[in-house]
Amino acid sequence: MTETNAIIVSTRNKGKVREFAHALAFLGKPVKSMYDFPDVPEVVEDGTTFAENARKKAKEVGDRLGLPVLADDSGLCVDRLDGRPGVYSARFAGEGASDEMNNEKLLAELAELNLGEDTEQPLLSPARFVCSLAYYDPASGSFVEADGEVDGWITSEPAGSGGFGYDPLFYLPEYEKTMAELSLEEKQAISHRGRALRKLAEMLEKQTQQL
Ligand SMILES: O=P(O)(O)OP(=O)(O)OP(=O)(O)OC[C@H]1O[C@@H](n2cnc3c(O)ncnc32)[C@H](O)[C@@H]1O
Ligand SMILES: [Mg+2]
Repeated sequence: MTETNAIIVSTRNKGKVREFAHALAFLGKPVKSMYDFPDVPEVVEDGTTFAENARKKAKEVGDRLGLPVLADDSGLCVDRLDGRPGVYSARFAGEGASDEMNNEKLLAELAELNLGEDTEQPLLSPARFVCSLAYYDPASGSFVEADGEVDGWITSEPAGSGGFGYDPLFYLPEYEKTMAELSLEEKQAISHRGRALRKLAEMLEKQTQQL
């Protein structure tokens, strides 16, 4: 199978790779990530918005490979932290931080705000996951972009082992579960990434393009 037949995702996040591979399996094309192109340098994510970072991740990799590339920039915006960590979600606890370190930091910051308040309440703040996708074709230099969001609450009681990142702390009242307790299918149906991906596929279809 040639590389041009693959869907190339400009990411080094294995959780994202798993979700894209699952969501795009129906296209019958392999999904490749930056683990398949180890010589491609990491993109510096210095944009101030998710959309800006997604475009940058798609363009730098697309230009380097000379192939169309899909990129995802996403994160968690927490109301009681004025929208933080936002575009800094991956490095909330510092450069190279693990998911566990970021989750710990999130709970620590919210616990600080709650000092003196009713600590029995496990739901600490409304929050949303946001995802910006950018699909870039170096042949035309054009972008197709789509966004998705999902609302929930940060819970002080982590649960579940699915998903990645902040999923164990992201509680969905209508399911009475965290995002990490959902199956891949269930997460895809409601998640920021699933929503953005369905919008992107629709936009590409309208332009008689395909991922
Ligand atoms: O940049 P790439 O290589 O794609 O991988 P990354 O992990 O650095 O990805 P981002 O820069 O987009 O940072 C997004 C962070 O936001 C969090 N995040 C994004 N989507 C999430 C999801 O579906 N569930 C849980 N956490 C998520 C998670 O901590 C990610 O590391
Ligand atoms: Mg990143």
